[in-house]
This record gives sequence, C-alpha cells and structure tokens, in this order.
Amino acid sequence: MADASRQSEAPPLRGTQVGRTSAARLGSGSRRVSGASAACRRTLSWCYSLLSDPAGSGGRKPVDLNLPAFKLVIMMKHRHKNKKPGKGSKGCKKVEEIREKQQAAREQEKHRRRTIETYCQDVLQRQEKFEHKEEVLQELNMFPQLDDEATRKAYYKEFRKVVEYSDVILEVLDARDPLGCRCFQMEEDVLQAEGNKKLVLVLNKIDLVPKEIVEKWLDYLRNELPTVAFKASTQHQVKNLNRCTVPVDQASESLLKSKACFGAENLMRVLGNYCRLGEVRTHIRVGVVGLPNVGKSSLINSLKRSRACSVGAVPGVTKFMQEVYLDKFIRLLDAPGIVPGPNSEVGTILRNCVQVQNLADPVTPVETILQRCNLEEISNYYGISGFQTTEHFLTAVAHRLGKKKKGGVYSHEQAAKAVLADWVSGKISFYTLPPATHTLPAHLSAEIIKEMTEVFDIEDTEQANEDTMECLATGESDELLGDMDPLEMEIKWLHSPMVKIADAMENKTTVYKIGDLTGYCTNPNRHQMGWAKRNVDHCPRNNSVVDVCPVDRRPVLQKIMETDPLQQGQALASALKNKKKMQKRTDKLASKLSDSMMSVLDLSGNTDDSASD
Ligand SMILES: Nc1nc2c(ncn2[C@@H]2O[C@H](COP(=O)(O)OP(=O)(O)OP(=O)(O)O)[C@@H](O)[C@H]2O)c(=O)[nH]1
Repeated sequence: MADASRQSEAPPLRGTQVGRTSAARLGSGSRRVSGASAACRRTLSWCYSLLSDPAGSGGRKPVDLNLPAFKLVIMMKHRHKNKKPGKGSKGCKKVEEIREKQQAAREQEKHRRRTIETYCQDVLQRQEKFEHKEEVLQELNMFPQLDDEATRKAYYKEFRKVVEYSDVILEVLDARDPLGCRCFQMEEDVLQAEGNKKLVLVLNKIDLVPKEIVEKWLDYLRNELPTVAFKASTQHQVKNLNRCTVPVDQASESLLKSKACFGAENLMRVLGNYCRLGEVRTHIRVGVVGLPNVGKSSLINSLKRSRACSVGAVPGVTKFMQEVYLDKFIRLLDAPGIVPGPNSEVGTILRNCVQVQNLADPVTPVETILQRCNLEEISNYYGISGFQTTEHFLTAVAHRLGKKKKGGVYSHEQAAKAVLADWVSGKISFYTLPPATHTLPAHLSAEIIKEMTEVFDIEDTEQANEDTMECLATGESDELLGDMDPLEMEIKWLHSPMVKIADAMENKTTVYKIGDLTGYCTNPNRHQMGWAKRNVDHCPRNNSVVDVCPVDRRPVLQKIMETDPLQQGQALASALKNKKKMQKRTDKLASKLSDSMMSVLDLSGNTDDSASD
C-alpha cells in the first residue's frame, strides 16, 4: 500500500512538498516553474525528485530514466509549461513507435487465431461495406444538381415567378431537336395563366443545323405559334457582342457559323409589334424559358449585347430569376431551366439537362448517339474507323484521347464523357426532322394561333425582313437598319469601295481608281491598315479596276421615321454612332491612302530625276 502510493499516487500527493524542496535546492529553477499550473507543477516536482534520486536511496523504488512517459515529462520541463511535444519531437516519435509495435503484436495474434471461416467472413464484410459505399456514391452522382428534388422544386418555383411577371414568354428550343425541347405542360401553364400571356417560340442554335432543316422546322412550328429563328452570340467578351441583322433564310452558312448573334433584329421586331399593337404605354416584361442549356441566357446577352447573364456549357448555370433591362420598353426575365422528365433517361442526358461529368453511366447515351448519328462523320471527327461495337469505339476514343484508368487500362467511362461533351457542344452534328404531317397539340386551338399571329404581326415581320435584306443586297444605305452591329458593319465595309481600294493596294498588280486619279500600290499591309483578318471573298484579286464614288453616309431620317416608333430613338442614336465610326474609319483609310499616294508620287519623282540625270 505504501509502495503503491510511492509509485503512482504518491507524486501528486507529495509533489508540492518535494517540489518545494527541489525548487529550493535548484534555486533559479524555482522561478521557471513558479508560473506553471498546479498540476503541471506537481508533475514537474515529481520529476525533479526522481532525477535527484533515481536509485531510490530515499526509500523509493528505483526509476528507469529511459521510460518514454518519463522522458516526455522531462522534455516538457525544458519546453514551455503547457506545450505538448511537437510532432517530430523525440518523445512523440518514441510514443508512436510503441503504438506501432503494440498494433503489430495485436495483428499477429489475430492472424494466429484466424481460421478459414473467419477469413471468409471478414472478406464478405469488407465487400458489403464497399458495395454500400459505391451505391451511395452512385446515387449522389447519378442526378447532380437538377435531379435533386429540392433544386428542381426551387427551379420550378422560379419558372412560375417568371411566368407570373411576364407579358410575353419566349420558349427557347434547340434547333437540333425542337420537339424534344418543347415542354407542352409549360406552354399550357403559360396559356392558362392570368393576364392573357403570349407565347413565342425561339428556334436557337440554328448554326448547328443545315439551313434547309431550319427552314423546315420554321414551317412546321409556325403552324402552331410565332417562331423566330435565332443564333445567340457565342462570344466570350463582356461588352459589344456582335449582332447580325441578315435574316436566316438569306444568310450564308459561313455567316451563320460566325460567333455573332443572328436573328435579334427579327425578335426585336416581333416584340416591338406586340408593344405597338397592344398599345403598351409603359414597358413589357419578356420571360425567357426552356430546358436547361438551350441558350436562354445567351439569347438575353445577345439582345442586350453584353454579358448580363452567366452562360455555361453545363446545365443549371441559371439558378434564379434575373431581370435584364433591355430598353425603356422591354425588360427580359431569365429563368432557370426546367427538366420535364427523369434525368436518368437517355433523351434527357442527350439534351444536356444533366451534367455529363457526374454521370454514373455515360456509356449508354453514347450507344444511342452511335445508333442515331452518321457513323462516317463520327469516324472522321475522332480519326478512327472500323469499330464494330460501342466498346470498340470507346476504346479507340480513349486511346486517341489518352484516357486511361489506374494501371494503364483505357477508360470507357472517361472516353464516353468526352464524346458526350462533344455532343452537347455541337461538335458532333445531329439534327431531327419535323414530322411529315402536322397535328395540333391539345393545348393549342385555331383561335389561339390566330390571336398570336395577329398580336405579333408575324407577316409584317417577315415582310420587314425581306425589305431589310433588299437594302442589304443593294447596299443602299447602312443606316436603314437602325441598330447595326459591328459585324454587319464590317461585312458591309468589306464590300464598300474603300475596302476594294485597300484590296487593290494589297494586290500589287491591281489598279485602283479614285475619281479621275489612277495609281499603283506597291507596299500594302492589310493588318497595319486595320482591316479585318477575316477571309471574305469580297473583291476581285487580279488585275481589276474599281470605281470609287463618294458615299453618302448620312442617316436616312425618312427610313428611321418609318421604323417602329418604339425603336426610332434607338435607331437614330445607333445610326449616328455608326456614322461616326464609319467616318473615323474613312478618315483613317484616307490618310493611309494619301500617304501611299505620296510615296508613289515621290517614287515617280525620283525616277524622273534619275532619268533626267
Ligand atoms: N453554337 C451555338 N451555341 C450556343 C447558342 N446559344 C447558346 N449556345 C451555347 O450553349 C451553351 C448554353 O448556353 P446558356 O445560355 O448558358 O444556356 P441556358 O439555357 O441559359 O442554360 P441554363 O442556365 O443551364 O438554363 C453555352 O455553351 C452557349 O455558348 C447558339 O445559338 N449556337
């Protein structure tokens, strides 16, 4: 009993007393421990006492100074009063070593006692645990973002808000599969909502589909609702997104492939007609709805001509309703995408309603792609051929893209995700054809169609498009178009006589002619002169003569007066802006031309001099 108290319980009891003696004996040491907490002081004084008498001559049992716990306490004494030993410190290492040894001993014992049955049980248990973990992970990954019920509900709530606040709803459809993107339930909701709301279909991403297919779809959809063909701007800049006013049926394929927005003019006209015919006194709200990733935000940005909404190639970028102030008459409302069906469906995946990177089974949708698409085109795109099955195809794609799993095996999943990413971004071309015969959906009636056609004055819009096109073709006046975008201006500019001169200058053998002056240019630099680098086939390359007449670039007021009253102010402002820009360019070009001419004249002067010499 006495011994025991001396070993374990004794230190705290006697600590203070011995500590005091030790402190007295150590002198300055007492000052160092004087600030320590009571417990720490007791432990330290016990250590001092053991140090001063390790052999136990004072009636105590001898102490092994190499004991790790003891060493630790000693180290504590040398360090700060309350600080634990550092991770890499000697004391800590020792403790870890002991723990490891004990663990190894336990494992050995376990192995010794293990039988085949227990071993099997253990394996099964581990397998079960692993499978459960996998299941949970799959569930989490299968339906990212939009399949989360709460998120879906929240998005739907936002969509309802947009419908409630809007006067006109633009339903954005992906031109590759317009019927697949159409949500009849939503259309019904809109038509039944209070406030006599109007519905317009916007056929977006027309650049990903051949022109004749777009035309077919336009014909088909116009049987039901007003439809506007559109190509949103895919530029990444924040401001001054390009907009082209050439109507879809008049635009060349290459123009459609540019990053500029297309069809904005027509859409604005449709909305303007609604304001005019509906005698809107203040402003209208236009809700933009549709499936995820069809380009709703891109459409708003294109109309606004700046990056007002976030855009991304993954679904679910827009999460809340967002109001964008287009002008004093029109406010646009961006809505989150709504997913009508379950996300696990291949159709939903192929419409990019689900994030590709989080798909649990990306291989099945690829199988569908291979069944639906032109295999030759796919083979060309990936540079592989002769595949028989989806697995072969994915192995070849994985090989090409270097998609490997651990251990160097080609990963079908990674390859499939890469193919799906290409699919949703439109790199693999795909489109559907409209049904051969048209049947009116149940929620639409002849009266609704008539009302919609009248309120948006669709025929007028189509006529207006043709007029615009005529002006464009004849190059009558840039200013007729009102809000002309930089791209269009550039295209017109490239067709303008001034550019023809510049090209003449670029082409050494080309003769250029301004009024009565004719000259040769020998030192052109297209880029230095600020011309677009775009390769546009706009003027003769070889020996040619270009007539240049003065161009009247004043805004045609009468034409502006003829435009929609809602857009007259804007048209006038932008016509003046365009005029200023053109003037600037013309001045720049004129000065360059005069420099070149001066150099030509100088040259000829020198030659004359030398000849006379
Ligand atoms: N080629 C092409 N791509 C487009 C067009 N419009 C949009 N995109 C692209 O489609 C992707 C989705 O565009 P978003 O505007 O974010 O689509 P969203 O409908 O707002 O998507 P959520 O916010 O998920 O509902 C982006 O990568 C755009 O660049 C288009 O007319 N042509």
